[in-house]
Amino acid sequence: MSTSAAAGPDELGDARSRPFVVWRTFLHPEQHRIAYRGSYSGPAQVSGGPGTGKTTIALHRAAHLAHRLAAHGPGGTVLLTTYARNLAEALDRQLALLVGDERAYRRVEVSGIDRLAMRTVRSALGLYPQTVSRPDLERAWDAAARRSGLPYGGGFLLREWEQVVLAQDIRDEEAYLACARPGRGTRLPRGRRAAVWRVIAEETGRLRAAGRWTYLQLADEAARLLRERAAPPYRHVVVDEAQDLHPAQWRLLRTAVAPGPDDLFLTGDPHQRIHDHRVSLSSLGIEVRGRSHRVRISYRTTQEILDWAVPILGGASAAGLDGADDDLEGYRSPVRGDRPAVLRAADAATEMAALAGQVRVWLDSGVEPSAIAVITRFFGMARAARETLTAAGVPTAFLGGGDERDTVQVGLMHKAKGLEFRCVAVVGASAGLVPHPSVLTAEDEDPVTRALDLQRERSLLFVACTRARDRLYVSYTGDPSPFLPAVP
Ligand SMILES: Nc1ncnc2c1ncn2[C@@H]1O[C@H](COP(=O)(O)OP(=O)(O)OP(=O)(O)O)[C@@H](O)[C@H]1O
Repeated sequence: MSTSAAAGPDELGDARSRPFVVWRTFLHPEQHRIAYRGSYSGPAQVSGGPGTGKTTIALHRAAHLAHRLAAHGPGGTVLLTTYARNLAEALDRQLALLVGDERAYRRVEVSGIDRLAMRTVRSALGLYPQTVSRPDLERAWDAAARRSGLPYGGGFLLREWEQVVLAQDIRDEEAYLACARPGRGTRLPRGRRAAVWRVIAEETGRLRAAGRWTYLQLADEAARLLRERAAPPYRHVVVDEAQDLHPAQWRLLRTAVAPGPDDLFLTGDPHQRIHDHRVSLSSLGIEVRGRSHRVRISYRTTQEILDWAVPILGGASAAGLDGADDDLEGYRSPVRGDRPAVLRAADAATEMAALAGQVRVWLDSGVEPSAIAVITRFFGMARAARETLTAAGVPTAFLGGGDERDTVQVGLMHKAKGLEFRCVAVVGASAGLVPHPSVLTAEDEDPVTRALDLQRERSLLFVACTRARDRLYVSYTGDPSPFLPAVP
């Protein structure tokens, strides 16, 4: 592996003009210091805004640890993991480019966290666990809520199970009656709690009887199984997009590696949290204090895009994994470019026609199709965008579907996480769509959860807009999303 440092803006400009994959081998001196430090005395963390090179650092750290293991003999594996399968696949591709030495490359196992949980349970129990789809799960909890006669919807009860019971590894009613419920805004008096516990126990019993699992249950079970093993399976664990893991997944990772020097290396950005998980790492036996680094320079996006996109977050600080507030202070880019273009279309058809026109302009200016993404909040609009582009003669594929060759990538904000493109169009950024009422908890059901829902929707739009390297185009019909900043 050869790495070099891109020190200042001039060299950065040079690095940015190289093909995407080559960027991975350029490290800023600060990134180099973090990734290639001889040893950390325990878990270490890197946080920073979009494009600040966290994934790059995680890849280099994994490569460094793998080379070290390979040099010292046959034993030991590095786990490189993240929360989504498509991101794990991208990490693996990039790692293969970074680690030239086959012996070292084979020392790294790259796996999405769900696959790790599934594999651990499968190999320990000798059975192939059947998972339940999210829509089926939601339907089951809606039905359970109706049967219970309680004044709570299925969504509330499902979250109570995932965010309180599974998060805190609560196994019985007594523990549930006594627990704190951080992040939940509806008080549950003792009698109500007992009734809620009964619904949770019934629903989880029903899943068990049907032989079905959720991925969070699998992570929970995998952690329990690994705890019983004599030796943890990995020597080092490197985690990218750490802000989106659930406490059960952290318990799994904690038990997957023995506590000690260089056990866990985490990279993440609390402002890009798009799942509902609240985590206090120190309460899970992962103490990063004294080993936390903040990276501030965006190597992806222009200053103009950052200036426009950061206000989408609404100015609130986000809770970091180390418990400290994170406010993106000092987050900046050395690269200048065009301001984002924001278009108000008269109606949906006009919005789609304008999108096709914009994509055509980018293609005609020489941007390769796979470096263009069209990002939407909901599937229906992604499908409409694909239909429009196809009719205009533009080849497309669904974002995250694995087909990237010569196609414009069209898909959901959730799938855009961790990716980057030269040109990004965010369509459907309209009031009533971003945020959509259906994804928000009712104020009278749980105001705290509603506030978290709103922040998550802001983060999603922020993530989508910060996928752009050079050009960002945002469109809406009617009124703009209340999260959209004014164009200066
Ligand atoms: N020192 C550097 N010089 C030039 N380019 C760099 C440097 N470090 C990272 N990059 C490039 O910047 C882009 C963003 O890096 P990366 O994906 O690692 O950021 P990130 O912090 O993980 O972003 P996000 O949080 O949005 O997923 C990538 O194209 C990467 O190759």
